[in-house]
Amino acid sequence: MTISAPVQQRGAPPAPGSPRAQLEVTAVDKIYQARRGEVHALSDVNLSIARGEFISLVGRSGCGKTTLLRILAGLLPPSSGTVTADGESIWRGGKRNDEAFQHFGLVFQDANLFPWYTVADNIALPLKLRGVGKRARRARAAELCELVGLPGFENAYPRELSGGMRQRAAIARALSYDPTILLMDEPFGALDALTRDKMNLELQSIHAQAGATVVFVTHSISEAVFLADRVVLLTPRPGRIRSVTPVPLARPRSLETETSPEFQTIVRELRHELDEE
Ligand SMILES: Nc1ncnc2c1ncn2[C@@H]1O[C@H](COP(=O)(O)OP(=O)(O)OP(=O)(O)O)[C@@H](O)[C@H]1O
Repeated sequence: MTISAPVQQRGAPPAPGSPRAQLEVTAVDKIYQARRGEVHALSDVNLSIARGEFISLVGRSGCGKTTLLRILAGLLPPSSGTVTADGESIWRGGKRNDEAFQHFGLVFQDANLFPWYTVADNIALPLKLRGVGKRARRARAAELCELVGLPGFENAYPRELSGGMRQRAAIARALSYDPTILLMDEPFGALDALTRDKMNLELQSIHAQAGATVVFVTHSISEAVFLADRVVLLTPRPGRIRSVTPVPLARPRSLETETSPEFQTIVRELRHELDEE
């Protein structure tokens, strides 16, 4: 079913072009050329994301969340429309503007660590690729291990870590070069509920300390609300923005936040909207 309802903007997002807007998505469409014909994945997506803002992206399976994130990450060109980061277009005529991606960090559901590298070497790999010396890399890896709750694991190998610890290492790696924009695609999707709660708390404090703008894809409405300043809900394919819901809950949020009536109301309304799709 294609929904063409007007976008509900329940809050004051940064105005397009305003200095508050770090990431701007304008009229983005994505059509995949598949063997069985065209797949219209995204339609007329418009979104302005403020510096330091935490955006959660939710919607039914197959609605285009990963597609949008991959376009933002420079892994996939949009069929039409523009995406700018700090005013710089990240796609130019189907070509990636590598300059604009210097400050992006990516984290996916699979931590994708190199098994033959230690945790510290995995974390510092982007720095090595940028020509940073060994001593500085070591220092930064130790600092990041501390930040993501892996102190003392610098010399461990990925096989010695739990799933949650591997994801922490992946987050540390994405933070190694101080990204201003962090794009996360269901990073905790494969973790058990308790570990996921813990990771959400930690991500919140990492976000507060690192100050990066975050776009976070998740299937979990409560996770989306817990983490976000605004929750963006996409319609089923082709994905359009159905609503943008601000989450005006005080920070830092704790697990008790989830039992508050305000939290539960937002979650209930978003679930209701999702059910209407
Ligand atoms: N490379 C591709 N070629 C053709 N169609 C694709 C391709 N990648 C994704 N699609 C289709 O585009 C639509 C959006 O996919 P996408 O992975 O972005 O959705 P999603 O919301 O992230 O899904 P999920 O929540 O299940 O991960 C789906 O219908 C999918 O089948």
